Amino acid sequence: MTKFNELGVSAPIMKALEKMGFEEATPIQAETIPMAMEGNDVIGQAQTGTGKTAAFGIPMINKIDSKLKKIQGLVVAPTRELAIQVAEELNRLAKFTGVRALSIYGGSPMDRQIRALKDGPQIVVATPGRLLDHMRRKTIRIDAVQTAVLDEADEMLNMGFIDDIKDILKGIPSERQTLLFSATMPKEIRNIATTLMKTPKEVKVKAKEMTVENIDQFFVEIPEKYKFDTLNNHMDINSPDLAIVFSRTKKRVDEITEGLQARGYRAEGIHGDLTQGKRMSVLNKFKSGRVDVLVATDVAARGLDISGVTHVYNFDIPQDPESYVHRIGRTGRAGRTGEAISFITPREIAHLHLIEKTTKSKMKRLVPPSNQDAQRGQQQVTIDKIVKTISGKDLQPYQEAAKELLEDNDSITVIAAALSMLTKERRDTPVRISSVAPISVKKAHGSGSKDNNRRSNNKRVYGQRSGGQGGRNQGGRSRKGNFQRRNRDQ
Ligand SMILES: Nc1ncnc2c1ncn2[C@@H]1O[C@H](COP(=O)(O)OP(=O)(O)OP(=O)(O)O)[C@@H](O)[C@H]1O
Ligand SMILES: [Mg+2]
Repeated sequence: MTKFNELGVSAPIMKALEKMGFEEATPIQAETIPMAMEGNDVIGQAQTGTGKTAAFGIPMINKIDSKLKKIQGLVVAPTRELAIQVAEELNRLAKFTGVRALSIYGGSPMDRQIRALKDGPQIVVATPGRLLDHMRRKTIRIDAVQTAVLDEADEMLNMGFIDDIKDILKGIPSERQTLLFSATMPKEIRNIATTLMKTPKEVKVKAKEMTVENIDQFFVEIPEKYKFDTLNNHMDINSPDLAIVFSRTKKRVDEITEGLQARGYRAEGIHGDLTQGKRMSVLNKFKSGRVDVLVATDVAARGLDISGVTHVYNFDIPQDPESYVHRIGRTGRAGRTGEAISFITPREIAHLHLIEKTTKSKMKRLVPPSNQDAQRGQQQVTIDKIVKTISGKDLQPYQEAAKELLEDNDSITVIAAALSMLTKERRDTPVRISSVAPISVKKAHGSGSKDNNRRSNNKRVYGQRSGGQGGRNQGGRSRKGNFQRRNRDQ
């Protein structure tokens, strides 16, 4: 166990860490903070929810001259919500240092950002598109940047973002320090990464699995048309505090959201077609518990740190194993436990095995819960509440009324009536979700030696057939294709 003061962290940052309740450094922090403080370029890979933000944030803030009102640290992140969150965490860490972080991202007014940039923040956390916009308009100066960070580095160096990242890095002095962090780092991307860095030190926190062990992973084999009811039933039985349901397309996110609302859940959707204002308000409602179920595309898969997420559902299994790792990593963060449940159609079983192989973890098979199980599950929620009330509350004021009630009715009937009143009524409003083609895995041909086999795994071909609802035929996509242009703003 490493204490932060053993890592050479400055006193004002130590004070902030204390205030944040960080007692010990996590393994990735213990390993990378000293390395980065020595000035090295670092590639840091560690599981989701293990504190990578502070792992790059602390050395970056530590190095900044707070008196100089110039941008000295630049963090690039793939989504707007993540940029905001990272800036918030950096501001917490920098609270007593005089250093300020500002987030700039698309979908929010340029002029306001320009004014905020003129205030002289020393750190900017940005999404690539908006940052380039500011660079082209010369409304941002990044020529004093000493530390550049790519959070979710493998995503940022993916074909969807790589050109933007190269353009951004060209605007920063070459003597910069570059830090790359992610929970996943496929070899192809790592190779690209090293070309942008100066003899980077690579840290990969030793873990048997790519996923966190305190996330219980399950799968349900289920035909497409039963997915929605299965989701309902599972949620009724397990009554998640907060759940995230990931789906493959924006359309399905909307449909699942509407379906859940029709069935009486407090659900909201988030994806790239919504206005930034709506995205923010949905996320804030979810964070504050005014919404219990967040239905999302992969736009919410990476980096978001929302405490209290107990369940992640993959309503649709993701295309690539890395995405699986990030999605399920929205639960089980900072040592907490969580459950991940993936719905796999019978034709996607091979894909499930590919994910298991890549992540080196196993998903346990779950039998799809029946409506009856769900009903019983809902009743159990009420029973649990009653039992808790029996032990925790002064019931004296109710006893007289209870006695009277029992004079005219037998006890079982009275309790059954109370249960029925207190139990969330199951609605069976019909819900139809438009279909989507299964993800299939085709093995690449021609492999000889074991080594070849291993390499050919990286070249597996993913074919995605057109969806039932006149969906676009995306054709076969190579494994490399998975690292290619994915929807930048899903
Ligand atoms: N040393 C620490 N002690 C206690 N809590 C910590 C520590 N470091 C970070 N945390 C908290 O752990 C949570 C997860 O941290 P963070 O979001 O940085 O994880 P991450 O590794 O970046 O995950 P992801 O791969 O999903 O982006 C945050 O709430 C953060 O404040
Ligand atoms: Mg992170």
